[in-house]
Amino acid sequence: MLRYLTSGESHGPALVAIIEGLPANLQLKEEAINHQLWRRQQGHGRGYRMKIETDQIEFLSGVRFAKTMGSPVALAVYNKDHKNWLTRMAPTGDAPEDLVRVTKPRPGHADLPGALKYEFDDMRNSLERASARNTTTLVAVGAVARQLLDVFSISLCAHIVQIGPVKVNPDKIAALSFEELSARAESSSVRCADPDAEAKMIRVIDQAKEDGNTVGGVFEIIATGVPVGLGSYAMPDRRLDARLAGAMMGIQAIKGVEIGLGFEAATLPGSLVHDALFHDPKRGVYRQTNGAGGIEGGISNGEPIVIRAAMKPIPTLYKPLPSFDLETKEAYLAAIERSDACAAPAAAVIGENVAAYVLAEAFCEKFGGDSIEEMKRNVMSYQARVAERLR
Ligand SMILES: Cc1cc2nc3c(=O)[nH]c(=O)nc-3n(C[C@H](O)[C@H](O)[C@H](O)COP(=O)(O)O)c2cc1C
Ligand SMILES: C=C(O[C@@H]1CC(C(=O)O)=C[C@@H](OP(=O)(O)O)[C@H]1O)C(=O)O
Repeated sequence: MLRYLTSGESHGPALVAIIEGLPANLQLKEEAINHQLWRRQQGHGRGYRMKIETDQIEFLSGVRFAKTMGSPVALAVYNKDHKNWLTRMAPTGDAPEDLVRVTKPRPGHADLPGALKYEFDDMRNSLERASARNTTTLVAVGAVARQLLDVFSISLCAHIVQIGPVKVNPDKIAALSFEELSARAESSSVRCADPDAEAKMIRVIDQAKEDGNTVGGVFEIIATGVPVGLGSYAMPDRRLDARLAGAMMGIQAIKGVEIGLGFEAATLPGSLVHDALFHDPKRGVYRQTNGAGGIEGGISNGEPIVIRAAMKPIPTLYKPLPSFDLETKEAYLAAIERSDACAAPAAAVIGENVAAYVLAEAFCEKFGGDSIEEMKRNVMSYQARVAERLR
């Protein structure tokens, strides 16, 4: 069983993660993990914090000569910004007398519900962990997981399909191969593979910034090479679609998830939603469409997995919304923290790595194995049986 835990505050000393259940002898390349962390830091609309940080992992345990040992893998990412918060975010000692507390909650952030739930009089205690800063370790964990997926030729890419009201032209996207889509998204400052929409998206983000406002967006993740059989209908919490959707909703500011046709499926007749099955002596069994987004009955069906997630606009507004002071109950404008204007391109990278983790977890369940060699043998015999049945 693959599992992980993360810990760390936005302006604390470090972010850490422990991953347990990886097979032994899996090659883990530090630079591949750092590359995913770099991707997460990109995107038009990100704020000043991204100029301060250059996220890099340090392996602490569980890896020897760049290979897993079957023991828990621990890693850390140090916050460069912590040096500017030494007194305000000191893990030990007393709070300084002149500490400025956060008492004017930002609508849409965790400030108020967090302070009420945990009985804080300084909302910094809520926002520090609620902050999407800790998606750094989510991505690091996903980047470790995708090195397992790499061994079995499972690839993922994420691209932006909407920023604010601007949407990509779906026909243009459908005309691209997985490789073309991935390459175009990678070279776009908003991760958008449709150049016309990209230009408009950049303008929408700049306008929001100029207005002291923020914008959200929608990203799509595609995973190819996923074998048939991950997940199960046996119990709701084993369904691959439920697990992917839950994982996406686990990312800060994600408010909606679709698999395959998603909400559109509710508007179309069954004949246009479900993917007909054909057989050809050369190709075996095949489909011509993928409305199911690669999952039927909570089980991967061998087609590319397609997930879309909607991100709300960032809650911190430089032109803040009305709020109040939790101590005095007087009306005030919400607190302003240094902030991003749009982080949907970054959220796309986070989603991609989080999806990689979920797929790796389901993969480990299906194929087991204490070593990567044992897992390869299990995969080979299973794949041979599946191919035989579809021939
Ligand atoms: C990559 C990323 C960057 C974010 N940056 C900010 C930010 O700079 N300022 C902010 O107020 N919220 C930001 N958010 C959103 C908040 O973290 C999120 O809205 C908050 O934790 C409340 O959680 P909820 O939106 O899921 O209810 C960001 C989210 C993501 C995924
Ligand atoms: C630090 C990151 O994102 C942060 C997420 C975030 C929030 O409230 O979620 C607030 C901002 O942090 P700061 O107040 O330090 O500028 C973002 O920059 C990051 O993604 O690495």
